[in-house]
Amino acid sequence: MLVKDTGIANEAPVPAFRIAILTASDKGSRGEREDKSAAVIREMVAGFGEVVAYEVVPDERRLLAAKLREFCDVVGADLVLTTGGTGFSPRDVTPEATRDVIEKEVPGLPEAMRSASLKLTSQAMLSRAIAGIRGKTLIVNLPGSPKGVRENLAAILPALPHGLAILKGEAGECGQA
Ligand SMILES: Nc1ncnc2c1ncn2[C@@H]1O[C@H](COP(=O)(O)OP(=O)(O)OP(=O)(O)O)[C@@H](O)[C@H]1O
Ligand SMILES: Nc1nc2c(c(=O)[nH]1)N[C@H]1C(S)=C(S)[C@@H](COP(=O)(O)O)O[C@H]1N2
Repeated sequence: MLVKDTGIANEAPVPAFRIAILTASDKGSRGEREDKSAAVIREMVAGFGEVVAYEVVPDERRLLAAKLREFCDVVGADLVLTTGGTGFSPRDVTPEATRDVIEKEVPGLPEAMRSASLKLTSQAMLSRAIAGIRGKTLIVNLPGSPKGVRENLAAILPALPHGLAILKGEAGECGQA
């Protein structure tokens, strides 16, 4: 695990980044389906951070935006990963809720996810996922299915620690971290 060196002998290492997971799912929020996608996220981020907040919310734009603000401003997450609600269904509003709260868009992350995913499935072009920055928090939309989560997150994971470190003011220029 990537950890911060506290510099104090015998002190337990602290995980590098605080990560929040927000699952957008009508079925999940009603308890009609187990949220397997959050479990995939937990497994994949275990190497560079700890999950400090997790919630399953119905596909409602205002609820999702409110929860994203809470995870950024109150919880103080370094990274918020959403899953679900990025497709064409009338109830899919996760990108819109994300756009409601971000201050800067980060197009390279969804570009990388769709580029990598298109090599696996042509349906990748149906994802409307976006990513952006609110304060010191990076928000990234992932698809809903566990398979989609795994494939998309794998595409951006190598770049995340450096990006998050810059956001936290803990990294030098690109190439130096
Ligand atoms: N959080 C999740 N956990 C497990 N499987 C999921 C999850 N989200 C989506 N899936 C799987 O991916 C398929 C397509 O996802 P989609 O977002 O269209 O789900 P949905 O069931 O139509 O909607 P909702 O999750 O909002 O109720 C689902 O039918 C399900 O098999
Ligand atoms: N890598 C990858 N990307 C993927 C998928 C997938 O299985 N693998 N599913 C696609 C599908 S079928 C849809 S509809 C969109 C949006 O998914 P969502 O509505 O569950 O968020 O993500 C797409 N991106």
